Amino acid sequence: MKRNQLRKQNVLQCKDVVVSFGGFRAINHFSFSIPRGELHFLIGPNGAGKTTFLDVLCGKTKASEGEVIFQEEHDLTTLKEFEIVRKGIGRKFQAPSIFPNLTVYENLEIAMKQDKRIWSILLAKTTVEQKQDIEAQLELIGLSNLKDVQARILSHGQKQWLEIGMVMMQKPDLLLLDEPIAGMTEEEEEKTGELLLKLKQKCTIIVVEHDMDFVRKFAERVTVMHEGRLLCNGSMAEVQANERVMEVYLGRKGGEMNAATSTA
Ligand SMILES: Nc1ncnc2c1ncn2[C@@H]1O[C@H](COP(=O)(O)OP(=O)(O)OP(=O)(O)O)[C@@H](O)[C@H]1O
Repeated sequence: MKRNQLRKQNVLQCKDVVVSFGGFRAINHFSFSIPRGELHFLIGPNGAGKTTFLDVLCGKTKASEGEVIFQEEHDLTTLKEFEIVRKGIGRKFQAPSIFPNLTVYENLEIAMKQDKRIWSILLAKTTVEQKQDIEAQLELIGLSNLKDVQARILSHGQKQWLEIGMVMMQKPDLLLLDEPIAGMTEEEEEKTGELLLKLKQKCTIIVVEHDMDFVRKFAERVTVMHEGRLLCNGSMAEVQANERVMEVYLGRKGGEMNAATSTA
């Protein structure tokens, strides 16, 4: 194993991160770290600061205080969005960004060629090795048999998997997903969970998610945010047993965490 692979056990380390919008602190001295290869879920009530935190990680929003260190060496607060992508952070947003008139295969091909680290120095023609990469990605996201159809005819779930595949073509070390199962059927949710388990063999993953059944089923570790702060983190069982977490969720109409606990 290379020396730099050995020392980079913590993919991300954030300390005392603050994000202010005017006088309002959306993130308030939030600290967070994640070891390599973990499938980590970030949960919390509406407005807790989850999406804002992902925005900080990908450079869309700047922290006014605190440290955000990637791979134990890159200070993300000093980098622009495209520089962060090149360092190895990929994000799939909720809004679709596939090219509907291109085939599934072509969407992956385009996503691969956007990676300027490698491909800008190569000819535009897709090499045999690149084709194999695309075929492997198709297999992973379960769309091999649909590779020649236009992306527009895919189901909602299939479009989401294609988008995840497109982000993965850039071979990120850290993948950020914002509510990946929103709008999916139960079967699609299940397949998405299985896909995440496969993807974590390739990269570290942070998922923002509201669906507690899904979190309970697939989370390795969970961080709970509330009002911009860290409420607690641990396994799903630990988080569910935490009284402060219960108060926060039970204080809300619906009490999603309670529902998840009752079926645990
Ligand atoms: N650009 C902005 N300007 C002002 N306030 C903002 C901005 N973006 C987010 N906020 C506020 O910051 C707080 C955190 O928002 P954020 O979207 O990060 O929460 P969240 O945990 O992702 O919520 P949800 O689960 O509802 O998506 C909210 O009160 C939100 O209104």
